[in-house]
Amino acid sequence: MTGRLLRLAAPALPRVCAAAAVAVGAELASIGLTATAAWLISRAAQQPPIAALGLAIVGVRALALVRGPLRYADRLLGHDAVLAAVADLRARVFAALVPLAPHGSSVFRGGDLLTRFVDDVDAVHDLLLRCLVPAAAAAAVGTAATAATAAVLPAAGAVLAAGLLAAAAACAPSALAGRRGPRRAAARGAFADAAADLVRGAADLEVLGAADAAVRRAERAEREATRLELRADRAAGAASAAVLLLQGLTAVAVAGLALRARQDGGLDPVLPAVLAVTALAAFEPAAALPAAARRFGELSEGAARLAAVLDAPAPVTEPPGPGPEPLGSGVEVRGLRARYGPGRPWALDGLDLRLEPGTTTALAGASGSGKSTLVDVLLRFLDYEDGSVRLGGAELRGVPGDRVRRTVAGLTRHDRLLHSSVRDNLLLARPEAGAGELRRAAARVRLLAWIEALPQGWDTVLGEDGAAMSGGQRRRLLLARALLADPQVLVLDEPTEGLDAATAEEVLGDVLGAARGRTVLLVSHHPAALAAADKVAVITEGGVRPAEV
Ligand SMILES: Nc1ncnc2c1ncn2[C@@H]1O[C@H](COP(=O)(O)OP(=O)(O)OP(=O)(O)O)[C@@H](O)[C@H]1O
Repeated sequence: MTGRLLRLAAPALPRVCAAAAVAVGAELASIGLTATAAWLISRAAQQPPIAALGLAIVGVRALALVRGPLRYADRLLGHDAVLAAVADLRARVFAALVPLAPHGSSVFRGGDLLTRFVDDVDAVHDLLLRCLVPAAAAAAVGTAATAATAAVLPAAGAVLAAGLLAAAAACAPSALAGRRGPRRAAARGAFADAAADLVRGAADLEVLGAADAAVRRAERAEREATRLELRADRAAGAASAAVLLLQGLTAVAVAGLALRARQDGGLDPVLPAVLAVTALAAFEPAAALPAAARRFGELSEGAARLAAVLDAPAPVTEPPGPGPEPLGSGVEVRGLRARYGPGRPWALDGLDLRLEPGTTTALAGASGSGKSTLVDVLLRFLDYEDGSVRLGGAELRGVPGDRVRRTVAGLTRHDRLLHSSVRDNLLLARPEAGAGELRRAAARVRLLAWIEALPQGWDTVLGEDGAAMSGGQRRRLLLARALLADPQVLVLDEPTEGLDAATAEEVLGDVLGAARGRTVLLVSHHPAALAAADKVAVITEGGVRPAEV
């Protein structure tokens, strides 16, 4: 699964490799500086002529000077490449989510989906910057330090290599703790869900007296998530301590070997200090490994969760090509069978219905008889398995969803208001609409006076999904948005829901007046809707055949 993450981040890899090369350069400059400075101090203690120190002094200065810019370049290059990769991946995940909505995305829970969209995408950032770059730097510096030490004193080189390998092995438990990520991710997802329920359902919970229980549930989820986090932190902490211990032991062992070699006369007296500090410095990049190992272990879970979103089956199969252009606004439904997933009961089982161009058809039927399902099929939110749906003569499954929704639009059960101004919410339907058109649409749904009386008028922000509005006002604003879209086939699913009888009648009269000449499907039981329609179809309770009444 981590391989999948790498493939997802593939476009950024060349630049990340460049950043890793610069990071290796910075670490090598750092260890070179430490070793040269140690040599300079030890040699200066012997009070040689100043000329004997000249090269080392220049070396110290040069390494100190290049180290800073290299570190800066490493951060700049790495973050630049990785942030671009993360932004690109987030856009791809979002693009994968769009065709899933509304029915395909409902298999993911809201809070959990947000965690995938934010945390799991950030995993790519961590894989590249916190795992691959530190691992490359540690490996390069370790190899270079071991080779240089072995060239001076082979036994010390062997000890340093063993110490570094042991430090790498000490990170394994941390990586394993990271691999237990599924439980942690599930606990975090459960907490995010509980928190989202608390915020969204605050009013209901308060009214039902269930707020305390919900808070306790969220607290339990938070405690479980924290407990699992702590356990993983302890493993990473133990690995850090082990690396630190190995660093000290290796440096002491290298120093001991070097001192013995010097006593035996086989080593320049200046070199034991150089070898000891080189051994210490060789472990510096390894200090980042425990955290990197833990994160690496966690990543496969994040990658799997992202893959679940990217590979989720779309509830609607799009045709391979652009398909035919619907010619006209007549709709003919024959023997339609549709359901919300394989093996699920049929939501529509053999429906026949004809919407004549330019007429209004009211659709009634018992709750659960499939009215909203028909709306979803007409808008290409749901595929149909059998039968045929022809829009302007074109079979619907052969026309891309976007093109269908340019012809068929309206008010559905999935519509939401955005946390944005009244004006922006209406402009979603037609961005080029002028102030006059907005006012006319608002007047038709009897909302104009209310909007203009608001403190900020058209600029009033409506809150999440119209939280600052009554249910009826919210419905009417959505209806105004549907009218502004002005599609050839206007589908209105329960447009008068939440309105009092008199307002419902007025609004319906005006809306149908404005939609004259369009093909309208009006899902409603309202007597005014049934009276105003050219035709009334009823989906009968046990059956599926619309009856003319
Ligand atoms: N998102 C969904 N996932 C699974 N099943 C669904 C979904 N939406 C509706 N159904 C099922 O499909 C069937 C038809 O539902 P639908 O909402 O189309 O009925 P309806 O006639 O619009 O009902 P109502 O008048 O109560 O809105 C019902 O059995 C319902 O349980």
